[in-house]
Amino acid sequence: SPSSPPTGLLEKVFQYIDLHQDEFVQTLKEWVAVESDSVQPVLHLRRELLRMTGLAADRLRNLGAHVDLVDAGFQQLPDGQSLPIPPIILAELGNDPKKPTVCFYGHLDVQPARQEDGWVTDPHTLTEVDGKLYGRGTTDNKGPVLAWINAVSTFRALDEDLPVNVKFVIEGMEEAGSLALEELVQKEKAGFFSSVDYIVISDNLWISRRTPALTCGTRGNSYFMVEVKCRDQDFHSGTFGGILNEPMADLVALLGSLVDSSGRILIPGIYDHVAPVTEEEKRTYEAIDLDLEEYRNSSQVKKFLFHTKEELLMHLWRYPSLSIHGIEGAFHEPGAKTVIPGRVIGKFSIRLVPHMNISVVEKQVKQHLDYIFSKRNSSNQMTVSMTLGLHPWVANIRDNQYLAAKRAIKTVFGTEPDMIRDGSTIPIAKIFQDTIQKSVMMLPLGAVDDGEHSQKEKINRWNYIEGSKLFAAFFLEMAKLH
Ligand SMILES: NCCCC(=O)N[C@@H](Cc1c[nH]cn1)C(=O)O
Ligand SMILES: [Zn+2]
Ligand SMILES: [Zn+2]
Repeated sequence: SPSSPPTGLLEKVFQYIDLHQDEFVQTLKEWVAVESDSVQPVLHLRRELLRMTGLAADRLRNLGAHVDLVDAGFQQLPDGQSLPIPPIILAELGNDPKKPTVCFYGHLDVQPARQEDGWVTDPHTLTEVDGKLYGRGTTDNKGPVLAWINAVSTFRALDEDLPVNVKFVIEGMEEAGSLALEELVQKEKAGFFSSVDYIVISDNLWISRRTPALTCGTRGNSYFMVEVKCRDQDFHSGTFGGILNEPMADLVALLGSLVDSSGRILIPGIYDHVAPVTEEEKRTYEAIDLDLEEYRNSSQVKKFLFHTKEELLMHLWRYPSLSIHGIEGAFHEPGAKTVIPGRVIGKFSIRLVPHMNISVVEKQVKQHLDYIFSKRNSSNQMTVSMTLGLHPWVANIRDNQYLAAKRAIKTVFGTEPDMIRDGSTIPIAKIFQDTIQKSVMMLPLGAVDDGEHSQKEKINRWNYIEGSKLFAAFFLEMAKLH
């Protein structure tokens, strides 16, 4: 059905956002200029992260928010050193018991970026080309955090009552595993979070360049390390080659036994608990705006494993997948060194989907690797450990906030959203859902080609500005439904 044009307050809000869009872009430019990289553990970058946290806190205070900077302690590094973790921002604006309280989660830290990695522009100087705002953090996640702030500041600037009570949880260590955040959520369950009715996360992307999306689930992940050890020291292959079981040969056989060339995981029992596909679910994939050829071309992949949109999306979102990530201890530099590594660690992970069970998966993986290894009769020692177990997340799309977001999307973009899932994991979504036990929604703003974590990361000016309107419209829809 066609969307009706905004009226009254909403029209005023949209006009204000359009008129002030250059100021909003300027603030994003100031934020992108801060190299708030949490991944590289060095003191000067931690100082940048602290500066970034200060900028965001000041911005929230200027809106009239009550801001708490919660001390998050120190990160212990493997070399014995420690680095400060930036404080986590807990902020709130309004506490009217007649209004719903919506809590926004976002992060201020970014992935590392150096111009020589293949950026055309300086990654820390926001540069606009053809309506694309290039710069590290523009889409992940400074742009979306600011879009939420822009929406709030618009009501403030127009001297209009905020339709909802707003809370913010903004951290600076997401790209490094959200150190200290889960502990804080547990600690504040009965405090800061006790009045929260809804949680919104905008830290993923649409599946399309033009059609907005609402995300209703993500995969989880189980991460494994398989170590094969002969001794702690490397060998010379001229001196030892031919007379011992080489750890790399064992490891390559182990890793080679995990998945076949059609992408099927070869671990016995691994698909046993995967939820069956229903007819209703199948229809949801048909409706999604995805041009397979365009997707394939823009990904620079010659051929995907699946050739229909439905099959491709299902294998990205609702089936498990196994990826091999790397080998620690292997010779990987250029040149031809004749080494036999004495000890190697293979790293792989399995993306988990409903209703897979993390400890069952762990057992199946260990049993399978034990079996493959035992068949080799190797004298080496194999040790398998699961270092990370993250559950998949499924939204309740019948919650009021999903309805409100759908209506707001229709008003701003004139279209129904793609109801998507995400193949990666945003661990905090499940943690919020389990701990706070309130509705969690993922409402992405960025387009599929934004290149998060990659060179030439960008957010389109259109997505950033319409995204700011979307949040404002969402506040009003939430108030109507309450
Ligand atoms: N679009 C958001 C992606 C966020 C992200 O990259 N999350 C990581 C989290 C993770 C999972 N296993 C280890 N870390 C991801 O790889 O999905
Ligand atoms: Zn992110
Ligand atoms: Zn990220």
